[in-house]
This record gives sequence, C-alpha cells and structure tokens, in this order.
Amino acid sequence: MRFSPRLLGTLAGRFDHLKAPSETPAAQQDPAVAQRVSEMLGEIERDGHDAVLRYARELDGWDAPDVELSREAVRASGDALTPEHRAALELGAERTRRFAELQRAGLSDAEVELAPGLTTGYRYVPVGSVGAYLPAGRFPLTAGAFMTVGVAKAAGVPTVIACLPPGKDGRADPAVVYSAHLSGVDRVFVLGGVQALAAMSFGLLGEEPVDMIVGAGNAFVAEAKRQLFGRVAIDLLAGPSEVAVIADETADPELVAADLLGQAEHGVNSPAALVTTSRELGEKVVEEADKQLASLSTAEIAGPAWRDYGSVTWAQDRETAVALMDDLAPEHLEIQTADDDYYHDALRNYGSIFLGTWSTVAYSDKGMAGTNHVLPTAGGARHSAGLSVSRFLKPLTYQRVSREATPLLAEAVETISDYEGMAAHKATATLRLERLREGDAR
Ligand SMILES: NC(=O)c1ccc[n+]([C@@H]2O[C@H](COP(=O)([O-])OP(=O)(O)OC[C@H]3O[C@@H](n4cnc5c(N)ncnc54)[C@H](O)[C@@H]3O)[C@@H](O)[C@H]2O)c1
Ligand SMILES: N[C@H](CO)Cc1c[nH]c[nH+]1
Ligand SMILES: [Zn+2]
Repeated sequence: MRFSPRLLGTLAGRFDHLKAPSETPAAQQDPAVAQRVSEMLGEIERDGHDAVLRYARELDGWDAPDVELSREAVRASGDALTPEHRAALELGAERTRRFAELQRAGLSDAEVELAPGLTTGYRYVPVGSVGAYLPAGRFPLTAGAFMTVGVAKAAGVPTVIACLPPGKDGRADPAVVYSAHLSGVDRVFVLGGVQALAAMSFGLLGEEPVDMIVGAGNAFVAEAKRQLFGRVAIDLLAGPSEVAVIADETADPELVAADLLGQAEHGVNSPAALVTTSRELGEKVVEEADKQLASLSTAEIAGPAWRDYGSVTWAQDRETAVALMDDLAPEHLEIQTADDDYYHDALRNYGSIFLGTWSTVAYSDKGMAGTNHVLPTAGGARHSAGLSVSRFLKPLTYQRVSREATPLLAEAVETISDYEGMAAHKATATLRLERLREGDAR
C-alpha cells in the first residue's frame, strides 16, 4: 500500500490546499466527547471518590481500592529498568530542569519609581499546587513528567502531584513513574483520563483541589481540561502532535522523510507538512517516506497520517516558504537548508524550532534537548507559546504611595471618577487629600 500524500506544485502565495492543522477535523471539538466528559465530571463532582474508582475500573480495569502509589514504590520504580534506560531518563530530567532554571533566572522581580514617592513593581510567586497528567495510554511517554512536574518544581511550586493511567499490563508504567520521581513529584496516582483530572481538580485525592492542571493527552483529556478551565488554571489545549519541515536542495531526503514520519507516528490524524524550495527534494522525500513506511513497525498509524494529513508544498523562494509556515504555525518546525539563520530570524509562528540537519524533534520529545515538548498545536502557535516555567509563576504587582505623592494620583482619580460617575471611587481619593491638608502624619 502506498501512503504518499499529494505532491503539490504550489505557486507563490497560493496555498489554499495546504492543510492547516486548525482546519483538520482532529482539531475541532467533538460534541460526543464534550457530552461524555460533561456527564463524567458531573457524576464525579456529585459522587466523589466512589465515582473516580468506578470510572477507573470501567475504563482502565483498575480494581484495587487505592489508586495512590506508595512513596517506596515511586522511589523504587527505576529498579525495573535497565541501567542504560535509567541513565537516559536521568539525562532528560536533568537537561529539562537546567533549561527551566535558565528561563526562571530570566524572570526577575522588578521595581520602578514612576513618580516621586510612587513605587510600583512585581514579584514572581509560584502557584501553590499543580496536578500533572502523564499520558500513558497508547505509548508510555516518559518525558511528559520532565516537562510538567519537573518544570513546575523548577518554578518553585510547593506541591506537584501526578496521575497516569495503568498500562496494557494493568500496572503503572515504571519508566513514567521513575521520570516523575526524577522530576521531584510529591505523590503519584494510577488514574487515567477525565477521572484523573477531575479527582485532582475537585480535591478527591486527600489533597486540597490543585490550582492548576497540566499535561497532554487524548481527546477526553483535552476536553476535560477545557471544561475544568476557570475552576482551575490549565497549561494549554494540545491536540494531535504535528511536524513541519522547511527544506531546500541541500537537505538529505532520507532524514527529512524520517522526521516527518517521526511525528506522524503519534496518531492517524497527526499532520506532517514539508515546504520546500526544491521540487526535486520534495519528490525524493515522498519516495523515501514510502520506502521507510514499508519497514516501520508503527506504519499502521504513521501511514494513514502521512497519507491523509501529510502535505508537500513547493515554495518558489524562501520568502514564500516563510509566509506559508507562519500561516501554518506548526507545533514543531525543522529547518534543513543552506541558510537556517535566515529562517530563524524571519519566522514568527511555531511552537519550537529545530535548526539544521542534526537537530530533530525526537530529541526535544524525549527531554534530551532540554526544551519543553508541551507545545501549541492546531495553529495555536500564532498566539501562544508552549509550556514553560513562566506558566507556573504569577507576576504579582504591588504599589506603594507616599504622602508626598498623594496629590499626583488623587487629583487625577477625582477627575476621572467624576466623569465616570463613580462617587465611591472618588471618595477614596478625596478623603486622602483631606487627610493631607489636615496634616495627618502617618
Ligand atoms: N501535544 C503534546 O504535547 C503531547 C505530548 C504527549 C502526548 N500527546 C498526545 O497524548 C495522547 C495520548 O493518548 P492516549 O489515549 O494514548 O493516552 P491518555 O493517557 O491521554 O488517555 C488514556 C485514558 O483515556 C480515557 N478514555 C479512553 N476511552 C475513553 C472513553 N470512551 N470515555 C472516557 N474516557 C476514555 C481512559 O480513562 C484512559 O485512561 C496522544 O494523542 C498523543 O499525541 C500530546
Ligand atoms: N511530540 C510530542 C508532543 O510534543 C511529545 C512526545 C513525547 N514522546 C514522543 N513525543
Ligand atoms: Zn513526538
């Protein structure tokens, strides 16, 4: 079976056929999923922990009365892994933490005297508690813990709990649990999907309700986060993983094809887009992808994704390639050209960019590059960035006004309040001006 996407000869500026992820069915909210999630959340809120256990049993076959892993089990989770695997995970946890610490160091508290006696500023304060969802249904994605638990801890969040669904063998995946342990998690629960997010948000796990829920997952997970938003904060709503590549005639078609299929493996609706200034390269990549799919063990997922959500587009020059990509705003963007810096400078919309032949998305996916892999999908990169340490920090503002500065603020506030008809607001300023005139020494 051939999985080749259409090879598209696009003229400059005409790219209607290029499937923007935001236009794919996968990015749209599914009313059946929304209805199901709303019923589940309602039931869990009403029946509490009993309903959580009921869903854990029904959906994931969990039949033990307790869903928490003991501290000892969390600590010992690495024993089930090979030393090489442990070392690889330790590297990922450490690089992700160091990158998050770099970002934390760039966020410093600041203060300014805006007028004599008027001092204003802000200080970064971490949220009090975070619930991290670690998806582990189809694949046990270990690095999700580094990106959520580890980054929250680097931000200084005091309490971070995590939930993961049981794997195919009915147990919590030891590599995911070990990754959470390396990231500094406080408590781990074997709970999947909606019931996990509801239990953390409603405070059904022997903790107060968390302030924020984070982490990627399937359509039920994304919908539960959408519906719980407001009651708790969320990181972002991530859809199916995407990849896009800009390549020119100097690129290696085998590597480009491998990188496109690398993310197509996430799901049959994962978009993979190549924009190239070389038709020849585009044709070679299509041939290569077919060849590689023939021997890929996950071809049953990557094949349909490449066929149905893959695209190859010719851009007549690099300016056109940039315009196409900024419109697409992909989650991951690789640049494999003779002038990667030009693209880096010119591009504005992407979740994370991978510069040069030697950089590939999987390095970030698995924590080796240190950058966060929880990124906006479905065109969200037009307006948002991915998860980072700043999401867990609140820049709380303050102001201090001296007696001497009082007229500078109060008289203007009186004028504005008069215009707006806000008498009580005006009074707060007027009373202070009176105190000043009376010589109040405070
Ligand atoms: N964008 C990102 O940053 C990123 C990162 C990692 C993973 N992901 C995505 O996360 C997803 C992982 O999905 P997954 O399914 O493998 O694991 P998952 O952990 O997200 O979901 C498994 C849970 O789904 C629930 N569920 C399944 N069927 C249900 C139903 N009919 N009704 C209610 N709940 C149901 C079950 O409770 C189960 O525990 C993939 O789509 C992957 O692409 C995205
Ligand atoms: N590509 C996913 C979202 O960025 C993350 C991931 C982890 N493992 C494999 N992939
Ligand atoms: Zn991936």
